[in-house]
Amino acid sequence: MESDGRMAPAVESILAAARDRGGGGDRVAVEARSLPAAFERAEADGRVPVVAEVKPTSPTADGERTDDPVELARQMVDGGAAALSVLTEPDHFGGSAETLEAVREAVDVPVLRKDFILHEAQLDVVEADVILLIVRFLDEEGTDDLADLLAAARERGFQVLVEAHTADEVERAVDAGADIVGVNNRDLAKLEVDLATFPRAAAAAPEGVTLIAESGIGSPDDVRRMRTAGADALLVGSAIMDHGGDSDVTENTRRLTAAETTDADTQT
Ligand SMILES: O=C(O)c1ccccc1NCC(=O)[C@H](O)[C@H](O)COP(=O)(O)O
Repeated sequence: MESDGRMAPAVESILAAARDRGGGGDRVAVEARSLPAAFERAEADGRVPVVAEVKPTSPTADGERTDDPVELARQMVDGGAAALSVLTEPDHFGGSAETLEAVREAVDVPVLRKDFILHEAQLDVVEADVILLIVRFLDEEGTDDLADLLAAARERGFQVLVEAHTADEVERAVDAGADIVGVNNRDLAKLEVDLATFPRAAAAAPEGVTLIAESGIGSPDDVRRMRTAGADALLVGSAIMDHGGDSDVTENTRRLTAAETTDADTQT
């Protein structure tokens, strides 16, 4: 948070919209595709485990990518993505539950639902293999308790990626029962990215936790830096989506998934 405890205006707006959004209808029961198994498969055939994100736009993006998200998702898998992340937040990221449903139908890798979930009812919107819970937005007045929400998600069959930004938040995630922890290099208070965040915060995670480095990863060098710091996998949106342009999403993904098998001197 900023020194006065507030978030960046765009994030305040995202949270206000999330508070207003209701839940779904019927309780979801999902048979999830295993995320750790997908990472192991990628490692076994020499790909860096990358969760590629279908993110049409965002508060920090230079523009919007309007291509068919299902086609983009297929291209990401063709580029070696071990799993996908699909934004379902509609107001600031151009996402929808329908898009996630269509993507999950079209691919056979695990799909993460990327949204800002504050209440148990918001779990019952759409089936996904993994859902995201963000430490700094939970355990506060007007939101659910992280440990309760994590248990409620697992009861529905979801795997849970718990997102942290600091070592203290990593500890809170683990104390709440998380076994998959993401460290977001983007500070959601200021919307600034610093790749030194992951190495600093991830050091607080005990053995056995699956660690995902999130945000700001743009080059094979960045991939190697995160992996050296202990990342089991990476979550990448903007560098693959190329919001301002129309570059080849398969190639953008492959450049990162192949980062440990290509010559470090010839790729940056
Ligand atoms: O991406 C944003 O602009 C953003 C703004 C406000 C809150 C969250 C935001 N992003 C959420 C994410 O975690 C990223 O989409 C994800 O880690 C991928 O990041 P990147 O590769 O930098 O697009």
